[in-house]
Amino acid sequence: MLKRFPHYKQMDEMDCGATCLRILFKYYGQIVSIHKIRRLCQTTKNGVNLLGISEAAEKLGFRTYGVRLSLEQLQEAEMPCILHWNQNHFVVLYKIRKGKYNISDPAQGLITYDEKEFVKNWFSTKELYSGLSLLLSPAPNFYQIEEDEPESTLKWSRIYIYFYKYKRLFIQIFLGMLLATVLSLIAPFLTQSVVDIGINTKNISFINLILIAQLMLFFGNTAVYFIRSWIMLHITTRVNISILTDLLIKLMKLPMQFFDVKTHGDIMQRMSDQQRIESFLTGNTLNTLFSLINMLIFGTLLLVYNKSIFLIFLVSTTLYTLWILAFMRYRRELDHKRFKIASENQTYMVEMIQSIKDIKLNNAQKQRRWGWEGLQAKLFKFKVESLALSQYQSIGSMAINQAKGILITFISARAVIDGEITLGGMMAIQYIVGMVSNPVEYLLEFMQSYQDAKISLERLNEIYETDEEEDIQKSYLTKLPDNLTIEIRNVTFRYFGAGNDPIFTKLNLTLPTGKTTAIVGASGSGKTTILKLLLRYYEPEEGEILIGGKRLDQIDFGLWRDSCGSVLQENYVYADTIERNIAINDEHPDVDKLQNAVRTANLEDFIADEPFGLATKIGTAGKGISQGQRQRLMIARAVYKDPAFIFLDEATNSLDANNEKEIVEKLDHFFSKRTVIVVAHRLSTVKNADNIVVLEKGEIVEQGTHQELTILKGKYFELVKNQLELGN
Ligand SMILES: Nc1ncnc2c1ncn2[C@@H]1O[C@H](COP(=O)(O)OP(=O)(O)OP(=O)(O)O)[C@@H](O)[C@H]1O
Repeated sequence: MLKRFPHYKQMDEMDCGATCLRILFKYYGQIVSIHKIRRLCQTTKNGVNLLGISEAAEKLGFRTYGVRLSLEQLQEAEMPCILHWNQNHFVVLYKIRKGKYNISDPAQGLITYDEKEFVKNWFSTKELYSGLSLLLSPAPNFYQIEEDEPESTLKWSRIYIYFYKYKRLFIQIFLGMLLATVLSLIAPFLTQSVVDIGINTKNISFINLILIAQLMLFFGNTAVYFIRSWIMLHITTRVNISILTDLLIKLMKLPMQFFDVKTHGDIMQRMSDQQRIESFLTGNTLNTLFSLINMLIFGTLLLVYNKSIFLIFLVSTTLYTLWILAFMRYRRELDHKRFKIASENQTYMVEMIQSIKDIKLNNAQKQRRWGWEGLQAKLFKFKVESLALSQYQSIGSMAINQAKGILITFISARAVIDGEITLGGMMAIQYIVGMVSNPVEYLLEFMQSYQDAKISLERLNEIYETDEEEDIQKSYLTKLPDNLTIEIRNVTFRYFGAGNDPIFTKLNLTLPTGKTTAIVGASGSGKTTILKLLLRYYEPEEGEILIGGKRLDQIDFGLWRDSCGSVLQENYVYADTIERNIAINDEHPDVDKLQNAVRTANLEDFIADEPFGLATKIGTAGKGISQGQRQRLMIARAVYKDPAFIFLDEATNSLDANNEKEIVEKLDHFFSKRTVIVVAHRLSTVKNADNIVVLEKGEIVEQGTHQELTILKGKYFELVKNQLELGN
């Protein structure tokens, strides 16, 4: 039998490039995990480019060749190869025969296109008559690269653990449901006896008795149902909170870079998706279990009552199940689409709310709203597709059900006419058929919701499988070295994303303890990046950063971040009191430390003017603050921490000259015995530094004191010349 060309489904729209490579590895008989490929491809928020795929492929043992080909040239190319598709996607082309193009598309599956359709998708522009392709062939070392363990993407055990401690409650629910099942088993006999005994013998008190029994049955069932719902609410709420808490803990442990490459909407959607797992486990699993028991019991009962009706039931149920299963693949595709649109929608919404003032200011309401409406149109189209799919599904299933009902009524009515069964018997059969049909519906609902939960679990697993910034296997230093001098040695660094050039190549810099080092340079020269490397946002690609001779990557993350006070452009003001905004990780702020921080940051007047003082609410929860006040607040936050290392990135550029002068003087005192790095454009901020480092395009071009560098009349002088003339 011919082997099908491999295919994997992409996790999200950004994943197509990495998934194409995974398909190729499978084709050449190698198993490489998608996480590894993703990392090597440097997949970012915008997905991956051809260069990224090519770099990853080469690292993993392929020889690659990225070219623009015409259709004729493509016929001669080595298959399979990767094609740039519709300008926004990648697919694998694996065969061309008789004008038919066979493609393994990570978004859709194995598809065959005719030439016209193929060209429409592949050609970059109609005029060019060519498209981009990446030709790949295994290099000699391809099979020497170690195979990864087959991926264990599904980890139900991770979820079951949450339910384990509620096992006693589950046992109670189980017993209750068992009782309800046994009670409902009596119902058809009651119906039959009302007709056959009560009516036939005209015995009204017997009928009354049976009806009372039926009423009791109803009460019993309802009570079981109510209690079950309460217990379930109890379990689901707790499990939900536990799962989300753990997810938050995991998220907070992920490297900063993870948040560079994931959108808000993506993360939020993943978190809300987990509810599908929980509802599947709590609702559907139990229901299905009892449905199965019900089906067995009532199925046997039906077999006893009438064999031909049982046979009809069996055939129709099989048909019904096959019909529903046929739609599973399309449901999965739709769900991927739903996730993509929903997360885009969420990102857009969050961004719109965050930037609403800017939107108004630029009179861009219409454009932004149209953007949102465009997304809604996409959402509508998706809903139309979903509805169409579910309607197709229900037309078929309803038709099967109806046919079954009519056939069964016909056969049982004939049996009553022929005197084979009594009228009561017929009613009992109808009841039983109803009871076996319900479980079938449940079972199918179960399959669909299993599918949903499985997809959600795969998405959650992507977060769980991402390496945390701290390696738990490694032991880190939990005490800082005595000497707090920072040395940057031969550091090369580039931002994540294929095609990015290094920001630094073999950078060397010493930042002595007890001294203030200022970094100056034109915009984009890499000043902030140095601070981010020191704050461990990112790891250097090569070289090392040493703290008192110890490698920075050997120091415990918590210890390091506790030891660093930073004022960065992106620091956040929380919708909370001033006090909580200063003592951000202190449950019970220390009054003396708070006062010292307020004094150093020159915030005393600001706070004294507020009726509630330090308890005044600021940010979106209260009073708006000015940029200068915001900066002073951030300085107070850094001072309150009382850290050994201080990193200031344009920390005083919004302050007036007087305020800045006062703060700089107060900070001077605070800086003593600490390692301080200041990034600034303003001469007034840097001129008192012990060492000024001038950065140009990631290279250190000058360093020295203000006096030394001014006399030198080099780059520093050029940078601050205007400010010198102003007499700063
Ligand atoms: N997350 C990122 N991904 C890719 N490139 C980035 C990222 N952040 C910064 N860069 C690039 O790195 C270079 C250095 O940026 P950096 O922020 O360090 O400059 P800077 O000297 O602090 O500039 P400024 O004075 O304007 O703040 C810039 O070219 C910038 O475009």
